[in-house]
Amino acid sequence: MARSALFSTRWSLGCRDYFALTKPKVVALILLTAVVGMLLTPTVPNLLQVFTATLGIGMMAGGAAAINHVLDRRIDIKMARTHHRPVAQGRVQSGSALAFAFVLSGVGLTILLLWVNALTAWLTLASLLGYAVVYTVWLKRATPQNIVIGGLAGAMPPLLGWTAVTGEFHGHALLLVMIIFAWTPPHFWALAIHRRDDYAKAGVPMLPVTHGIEFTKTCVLLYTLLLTLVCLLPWVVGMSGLLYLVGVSLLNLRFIQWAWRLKFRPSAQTALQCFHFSISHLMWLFVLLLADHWINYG
Ligand code: HEM
Ligand SMILES: CC(C)=CCC/C(C)=C/CC/C(C)=C/COP(=O)(O)OP(=O)(O)O
Repeated sequence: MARSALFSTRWSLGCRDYFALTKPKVVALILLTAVVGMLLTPTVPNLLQVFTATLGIGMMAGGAAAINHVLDRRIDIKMARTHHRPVAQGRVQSGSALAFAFVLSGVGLTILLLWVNALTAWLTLASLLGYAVVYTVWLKRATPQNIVIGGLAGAMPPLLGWTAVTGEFHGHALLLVMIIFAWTPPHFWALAIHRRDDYAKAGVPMLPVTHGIEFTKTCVLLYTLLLTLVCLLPWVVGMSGLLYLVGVSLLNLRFIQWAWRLKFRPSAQTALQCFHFSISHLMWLFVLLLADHWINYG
């Protein structure tokens, strides 16, 4: 009896570690943006289409995150924020994590190829390689612009959602990609300011390490202003209506307020608060896009 209890505790701890490898909260927000991309298309998708596309994209995004855990294990162990991670700690062996990542991504790719369409499958694979290989192996270690360029991989999901339903590119989907692309620098640099010493210790050339905290705060503010302009584009091109315009303007004003406070009136927690707000900003923005679409088009 005691033996089987021990086995089941170990099993559940193991499952928890494998689940953590997929960066579930990040993937959850990625999937929200992908699903909204599916639901904003002129064609109304059926539930099975939405389910298979979400499953395939989610499995590949989770697989990308697991590969990142393996390739970054030596960096992760040096940083307070990440040192507890399963591969960094050796609770999951690199080989096992890689096998898990390949199976997860392989099944995801197969689902997309068989039940969604080839365009979405290959674009999702490109996003996976963009994050797990181009960003993690090269950009992250090479340049403080790492997250600006690498951000493209994380910005792709609304386009993946759109192509999953329509099988083709559309300017409206590219606008959604542009929003996440412009959002990524203030999202990440706010956290990087808070964790500057961690990145310096691990030798990762993030902007606050290479160019200092003040310069990074200026960049956060400028990118937040740029994001504000980009966020208006769906309304400018007639893709979204008044509900979106009013809602996103309020979200943007709040983001600018955080970025302004970070630059000119910071407390010890402002950078972290700005980072947390960035996540709510993107989540509510996509909820608004959907609500506005349903109000206007039913
Ligand atoms: C290259 C682009 C990006 C970089 C460098 C980046 C970086 C980060 C980092 C370092 C964290 C902290 C993770 C942790 O504490 O474990 C984080 C958290 C988060 N990111 Fe990003 N991110 C990027 C893109 C995205 C995208 C595209 C999304 C979703 C659409 C996203 C959503 C989130 C969420 C939801 C969290 C909170 C996770 C949690 O609380 O555990 N990020 N991001
Ligand atoms: C297939 C597909 C849609 C792929 C999506 C790619 C993906 C999971 C993007 C998330 C970006 C992210 C969490 C970056 C974290 O940076 P980091 O790895 O430097 O942060 P860390 O220090 O927390 O590991």
